[in-house]
Amino acid sequence: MSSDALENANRYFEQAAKVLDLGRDVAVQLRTPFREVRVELNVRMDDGSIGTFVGYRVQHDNARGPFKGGLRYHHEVDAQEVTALAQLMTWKTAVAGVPFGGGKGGIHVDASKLSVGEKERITRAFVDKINDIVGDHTDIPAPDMYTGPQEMGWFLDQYTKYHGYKPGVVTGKPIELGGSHGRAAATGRGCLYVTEELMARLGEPLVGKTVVVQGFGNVGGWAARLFAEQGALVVAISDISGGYYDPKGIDVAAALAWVAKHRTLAGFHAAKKVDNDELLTLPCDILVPAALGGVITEEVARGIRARVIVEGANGPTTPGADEILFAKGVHVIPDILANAGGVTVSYFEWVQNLQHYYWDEARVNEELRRVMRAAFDATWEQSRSRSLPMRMGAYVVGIGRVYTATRMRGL
Ligand SMILES: NC(=O)C1=CN([C@@H]2O[C@H](COP(=O)(O)OP(=O)(O)OC[C@H]3O[C@@H](n4cnc5c(N)ncnc54)[C@H](OP(=O)(O)O)[C@@H]3O)[C@@H](O)[C@H]2O)C=CC1
Ligand SMILES: O=C(O)CCC(=O)C(=O)O
Repeated sequence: MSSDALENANRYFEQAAKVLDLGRDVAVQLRTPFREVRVELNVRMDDGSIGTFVGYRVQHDNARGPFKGGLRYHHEVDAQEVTALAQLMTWKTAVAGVPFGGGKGGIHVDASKLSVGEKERITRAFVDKINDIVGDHTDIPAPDMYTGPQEMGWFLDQYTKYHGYKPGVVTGKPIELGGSHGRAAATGRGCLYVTEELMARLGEPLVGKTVVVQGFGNVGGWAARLFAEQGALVVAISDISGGYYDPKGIDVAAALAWVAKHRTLAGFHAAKKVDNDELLTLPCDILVPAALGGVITEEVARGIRARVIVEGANGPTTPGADEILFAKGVHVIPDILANAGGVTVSYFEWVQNLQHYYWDEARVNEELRRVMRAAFDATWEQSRSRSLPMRMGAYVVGIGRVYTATRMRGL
């Protein structure tokens, strides 16, 4: 995603601003981030040297509630990427109808090269630098690529040293520290729920549909598992080590067990090994990109054979590719709708933290389905009534809600 991420996000925004007939001044106001923070992190590495890293937190918009969005540890993280991802969060929380704005953070680092201790020290150093601008009613981080419950646990612990115990300052925590049941699966589960909604509109069953998933981490791993549990046939999966393809179906449970033991899919047996670009153009009914942004380029889009794309990742499709896919009749469930299950259950976690009253997983999943269905309905209705791709339908819903909140606040 990195270099073109902001350009792509702004292009989608401008397209939607035109549909909504927003004035230039309003469009600039809505698009401009509230605050962009860049911090230097100096950390003692295991070999005794000093590691210097750069961290970012961009707070895009808070008209509808506190800034909300994940933290990514990746070597492509830069100011533009984090700003683009923060903007996507603003529209996403609005499409989901959860009372948050949008923000995102990240650290420019290759997480695969860090020991657990180094990761912990980097996380704590980051909290040292940004604790004054986050808080349970101001800005609430969460996991994104290469962060998870453990990083959120360290984040909470370090934050507590400055501001006392406020578990709602961060979501995606371990259950033992006030995390929510169902948060780990939530983004993948949300992908499943919106796909079920689309299939119902198309009058087709999900059972027996072939599915290709790119990325086998939190989102991709759970998506593959949940689609398989519903009777779809997962024919290919992938991670940084490449793609694993079997037209007769991948044993997803075995793949998850493999990754739990070996960390990546490298060495996992499948009928055919493909690379991550080939994977995207494999014959299938449903493609779920669930890794990095910018992977579906115009060239890839021309070769795509899936009929449905469910954007588990943020920003996987470039605007040029999006046009090609629309012209080909591919149904793209856009990121700000498809992967909104994560922030939705983060909202449930925050509510539980503020109330000190905890829900069971059945309640979480039931409420998640309700939110995803409503978000899908609103998107579908906009896209049908205005003859727009679903992405623009979702943008119209999200930006429209943020615009209304902004106006009602009085400027
Ligand atoms: N976590 C969440 O709740 C949410 C995440 N998202 C988005 O979903 C996407 C994935 O996030 P998440 O699952 O949390 O991240 P994880 O870190 O849990 O997993 C990332 C996965 O992507 C793989 N990957 C990394 N680079 C590549 C590549 N170049 N080609 C193929 N696979 C690759 C990783 O492989 P390996 O492990 O081998 O390095 C890993 O399997 C991101 O775009 C994120 O922004 C969106 C909404 C919520
Ligand atoms: O759970 C959250 O608050 C945000 C997750 C996230 O970063 C995302 O939806 O992209």
